[in-house]
Amino acid sequence: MLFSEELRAQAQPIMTAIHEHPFVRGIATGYVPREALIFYVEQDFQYLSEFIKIYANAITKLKDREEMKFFANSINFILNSEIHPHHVFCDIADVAYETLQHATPAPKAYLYESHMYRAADTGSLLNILAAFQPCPWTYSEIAQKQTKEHANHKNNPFKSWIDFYAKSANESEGSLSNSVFQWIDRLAENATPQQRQQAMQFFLKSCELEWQFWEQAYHQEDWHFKELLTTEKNSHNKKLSYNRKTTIQ
Ligand SMILES: Cc1ncc(C[n+]2csc(CCO)c2C)c(N)n1
Repeated sequence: MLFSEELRAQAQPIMTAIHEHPFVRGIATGYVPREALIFYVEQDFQYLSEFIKIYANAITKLKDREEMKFFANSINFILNSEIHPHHVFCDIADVAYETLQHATPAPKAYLYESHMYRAADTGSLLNILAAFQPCPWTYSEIAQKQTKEHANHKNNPFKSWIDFYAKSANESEGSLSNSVFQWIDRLAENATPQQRQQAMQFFLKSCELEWQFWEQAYHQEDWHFKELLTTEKNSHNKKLSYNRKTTIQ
């Protein structure tokens, strides 16, 4: 069994829980509470900014230009394309995107970011890829399943979100997710059982943290002593963020 198949097999219970999560089901059925959408975008904006920095840092560990290209393309994707799904959520919640870009990372987002920095700190490319991979993998699984269920019909306000992640999953043979799994397999061939075990743990924890990220947004789980942990600038913007773009009659 290829290592990437083992990773996916081990993560199956987590992937099932993600498919069944009320936030994710809400995307398929067309209704997610407004507060959950706002919290998600606020947290995801912060999370993706850290993601970019960690990818940039990973480039410093590489020698091969093709490998550098992969990380450079991923940074480009996050900066220029990944804002589209955020706009979909903002439009549905009727809130301006700019007002959601100043949040303090909530506990699970902070944990997920820290987990990725920890993977990067090991200096092992296998660990880094294993920790990053649940991010594109779980989203393409969600979008592909919901597309199969025909959840992306024209009356679903989340249609464009589903199509976006289904498209990035299908794009060319080397869809991002598949080519990274192949890369992981090449690296795993030369790894010891202990190194593979460590990479497996990074992968599974990131999968759990993907589930936690949906859960955190759905219940707006935040720091208990938020006032102490939030800067002036953040708390000011937080108040603005809940103003609707348009007035409800
Ligand atoms: C918590 C969280 N996890 C995954 C994604 C989706 N995503 C982020 S970057 C990227 C491609 C580059 O690896 C994809 C598919 C998200 N937005 N937020």
